[in-house]
This record gives sequence, structure tokens and C-alpha cells, in this order.
Amino acid sequence: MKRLVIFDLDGTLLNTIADLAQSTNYALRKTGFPEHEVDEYRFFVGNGINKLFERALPEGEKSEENISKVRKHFLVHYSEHKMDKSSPYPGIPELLSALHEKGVIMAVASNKYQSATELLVEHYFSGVPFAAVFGQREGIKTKPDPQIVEDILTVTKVDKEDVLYVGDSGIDMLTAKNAGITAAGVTWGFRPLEELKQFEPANIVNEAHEILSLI
Ligand SMILES: O=C(O)COP(=O)(O)O
Repeated sequence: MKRLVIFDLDGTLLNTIADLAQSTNYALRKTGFPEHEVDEYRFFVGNGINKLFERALPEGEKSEENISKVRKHFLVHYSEHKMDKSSPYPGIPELLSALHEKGVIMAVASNKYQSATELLVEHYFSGVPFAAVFGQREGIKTKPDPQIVEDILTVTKVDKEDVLYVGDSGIDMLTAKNAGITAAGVTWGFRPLEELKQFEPANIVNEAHEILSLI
């Protein structure tokens, strides 16, 4: 019996790709670099925003200086536009309610910077009593480092064997592996099934309600 479910945010609970693409394209435009199609961003997102900008910048232009310029414009735009087109994936609000009714503890572990993680969770899941909502925090290694999971376990006091980690990318599957907890890969997010399979997660699910049978 799993007592705690840890969810990744982007690509798992929320489809945020259009807003991330829109704000990054704005920042690229402002700094004079070429933009990308929304779909390309599925492979840029996942390791925090600096990595997103590094991937979005052209070859030969991926300097710290350029990343920091793009970041500045992105943050201004994303602070105003992070909820323009984002929305929970089908069945997610119902899944979270059902887990809560069953008495399962829930938490969020994201590589998105902390303030945006908190604001998005508050906006889209205001009624959900998450025990912890952790994003990318200053001085703390990002996923796939297991620190974020360890921090959630410290807050919730749940043993590792009682935890299910749910995510949409190889980074998430590796985070669960590194933390020594059971993973469920979801196929509705940003990354393809083949990427999830490479990390041999214990479970792969195609629809949100399937998570209930893994508890
Ligand atoms: O912002 C990112 O890079 C990805 O965030 P996630 O960990 O919630 O998928």
C-alpha cells in the first residue's frame, strides 16, 4: 500500500508547454535569436529553465551570458503569462480528489523554479492539500538528483517502500531510481514512451485514473 504519491509538475499534472514556449520565444526574439515551434520545447523542458534556454539557443551561442540575457526576458514574460494556455491533463483533478479521499498523502517535485511551481499549483489545484510543493530551489541540485525526494520524505515521514513517484520523462524515472522508490511513467506528457522505457519504471500508465490501481 502506497501512502505517498509524488508528482512531477510540467508534463505530468499540468500541460505547460505552450506557455513555456511562448515566453521562451519572446525572450529569444528580444535577444535576437531564432524561435522554435511549440512541439520542439517538449525536449527542451525538464532540467530547469537555464537548461531550457541553453537548449533553445543556437549552436555556438549557448554562453552563460546569453543564457542569462534570455532568462531575464523570460522571467518578465512568464510571470505575466504562465497561465495563458496551461491546464491540468484530463482526469488529473479527479485523480487528486480520489487520492485525497483514500487518505493518500500527495506532493509535487518539479525542476521548475520554486516561485512559479508554487503559483501554478496554487492556481490550478487550490483545493488539493499537498503536503509539500518543491520546485527548483537555490543551492539544491535538480532532478535526477534524489535530494528533492529526500526532502519530501523528511516532511511527510513516509518510508521509501510506501512511495509512488509519477512523472513523464526519463529525468523523472531516473530521479525515482536514484531515490530508491517505485516509479510510474505517464505517456500523456512531453516525452515519448521509448524514453520512459529506457529507465525500466515498474509501471507505465496511459490515463490518470490508472494511478489509483497502483496504490
Ligand atoms: O521546468 C522544468 O524544466 C521541468 O519541470 P518538471 O520537473 O515539473 O517537469
